[in-house]
Amino acid sequence: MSAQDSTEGIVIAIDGPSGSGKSSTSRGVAKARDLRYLDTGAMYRALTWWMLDNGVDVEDAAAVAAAVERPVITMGTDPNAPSVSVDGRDVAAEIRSKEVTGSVSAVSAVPEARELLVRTQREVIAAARAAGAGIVVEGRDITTVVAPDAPVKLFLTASPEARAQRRSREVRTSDVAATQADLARRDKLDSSRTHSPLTQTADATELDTTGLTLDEVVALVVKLADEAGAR
Ligand SMILES: Nc1ncnc2c1ncn2[C@@H]1O[C@H](COP(=O)(O)OP(=O)(O)O)[C@@H](O)[C@H]1O
Ligand SMILES: Nc1ccn([C@H]2C[C@H](O)[C@@H](COP(=O)(O)OP(=O)(O)O)O2)c(=O)n1
Repeated sequence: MSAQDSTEGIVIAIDGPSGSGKSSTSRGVAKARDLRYLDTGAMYRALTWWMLDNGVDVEDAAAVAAAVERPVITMGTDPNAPSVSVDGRDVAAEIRSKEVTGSVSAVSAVPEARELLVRTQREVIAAARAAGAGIVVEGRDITTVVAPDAPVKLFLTASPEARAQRRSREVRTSDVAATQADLARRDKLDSSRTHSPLTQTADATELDTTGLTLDEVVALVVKLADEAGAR
């Protein structure tokens, strides 16, 4: 049996704070082992984009809850070309705006929003498995709520400084201090909300990526996936 065969149908669950490397690591692992890839943060961002675009007050939890069923969010799970659309419109660029980043923690704290998106995420995982494909799923509550029985569960971390450096490079800003403050603000909101906060559990393997290159992190996760697949 090849390594590729052993990861067939596998679910790899990855959580961690902003900038710890979840998206890039997940895509790298999915490409290396021909798995699907689901960016659940993009789903919360897409829902937030729709709320803002439709004039819903995102600080009003009842208003958000009343509207969650209205947009149709569709995710493409090819790690070579992941996509996200709302009501058929490609919103990949729009969901990375400052406005969406500033409002996404408020929307993702609303229980009705989480219930709806978790249901969709589980459907995407089930569809992958039904097709005999494995999938890497990343976010804040994948190891704890969405796929707690996944055979590979990881919690990625990196120092606040490293995370801010990475994110600043990505969005091409020289104001690393402001980026670090924004990450800290979001970490706090995402870890302190009542419904499914970002939490590190003992059964998820912690991987501190601070001193590691992306290729090194991907290789480590691929190794864990191959080991789990061989069991
Ligand atoms: N191990 C690493 N070393 C250096 N840069 C990294 C590493 N992992 C990710 N990055 C870079 O850091 C930025 C944030 O990574 P990303 O995967 O989007 O994190 P997250 O999904 O956890 O927010 C990206 O520009 C990515 O290329
Ligand atoms: N499973 C998830 C994924 C993301 N979220 C929320 C919390 C995050 O601040 C936002 C955006 O997630 P995303 O992964 O795009 O965030 P990054 O900017 O990449 O760190 O969504 C969540 O509550 N649960």
